[in-house]
Amino acid sequence: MAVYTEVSDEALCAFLADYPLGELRAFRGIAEGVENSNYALKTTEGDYILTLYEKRVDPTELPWFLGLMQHLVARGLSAPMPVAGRDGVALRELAGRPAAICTFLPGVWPRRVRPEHCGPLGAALAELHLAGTDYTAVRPNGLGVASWAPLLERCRADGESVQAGLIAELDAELAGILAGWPKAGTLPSGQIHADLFPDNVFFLEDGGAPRVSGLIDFYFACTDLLAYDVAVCLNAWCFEPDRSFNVTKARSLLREYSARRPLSAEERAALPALCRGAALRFLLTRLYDWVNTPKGAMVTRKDPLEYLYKLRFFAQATGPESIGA
Ligand SMILES: Nc1ncnc2c1ncn2[C@@H]1O[C@H](COP(=O)(O)OP(=O)(O)OP(=O)(O)O)[C@@H](O)[C@H]1O
Ligand SMILES: N[C@@H](CCO)C(=O)O
Repeated sequence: MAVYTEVSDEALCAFLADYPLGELRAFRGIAEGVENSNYALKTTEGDYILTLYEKRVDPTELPWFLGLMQHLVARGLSAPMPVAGRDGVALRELAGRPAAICTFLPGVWPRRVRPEHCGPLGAALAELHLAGTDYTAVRPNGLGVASWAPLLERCRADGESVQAGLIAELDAELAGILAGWPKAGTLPSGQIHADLFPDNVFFLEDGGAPRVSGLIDFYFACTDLLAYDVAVCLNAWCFEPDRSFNVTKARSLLREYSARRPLSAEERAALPALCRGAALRFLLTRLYDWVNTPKGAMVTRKDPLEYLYKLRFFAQATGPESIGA
């Protein structure tokens, strides 16, 4: 469940009075999502999403995230548009939490990823990167390569309870990743989503080929290597339930990405190393949550070991061709 902060009808109506959004018709809590409280709103003006930002989001970073979303939408990307109140301010407060209303995006995220989803996903990722080029405010990646050693330290005491030998394996992987990581300044960087998993990409599939209808959840977005975002997607979209890497999905994703933003020879060569790093990033954050989440806490834990086999796969990749690049 992801409605941590309850909002009464009266409080919501008073909050909405500061927006040019007409009268409230209906509202309901959305169960999906784990970070924030989300409500679907219907007003006489249309459909919206109300988000109350919970403790895992640093409130001082919200203007950067909302500013990025406004910027991307202004450049034609289908992303939630933060709606400003009558005073021009989008970031407000409700029930003691920072809060914002964004436009509602149509479509559903794919519960089972098919190869036909991966081309449109690659295209949307490239469009996001291109649209972000003139958003110049920098937000360093708090979960980037420099954070992985300290994160591994914080998992060291309890990580073995998840799988014997895990920490020694991750020590070796991290050493390999750091040794092969692209040197600063050698690859293009820009604004990346950094968490573009299937549950953050909506599609419309009205009988024909799936079309991306929107990208959501920009709260891990940051300034980092553009090709690292591609690596996150190869991890999240291109493995099958039997743990095999689906090179057809990877080729579709990369073909449609490159058709809009061609990967340089250096980016292509670095992709296996970036994929290995991205696998470690999601393994570590999941492992940290796994061993540190008290029973009954309102955070849904995800399986860290799903990323161990992905990590092993990318560690053994013989070159960009072996991952479809
Ligand atoms: N702009 C939007 N339009 C339509 N539906 C949305 C929108 N934003 C969020 N939702 C709905 O709310 C759900 C949860 O949103 P989101 O993934 O952003 O939650 P979160 O808790 O902030 O993040 P996380 O996925 O990291 O837990 C989505 O799966 C989707 O159903
Ligand atoms: N997408 C992340 C969680 C939310 O950011 C994961 O699957 O570990």
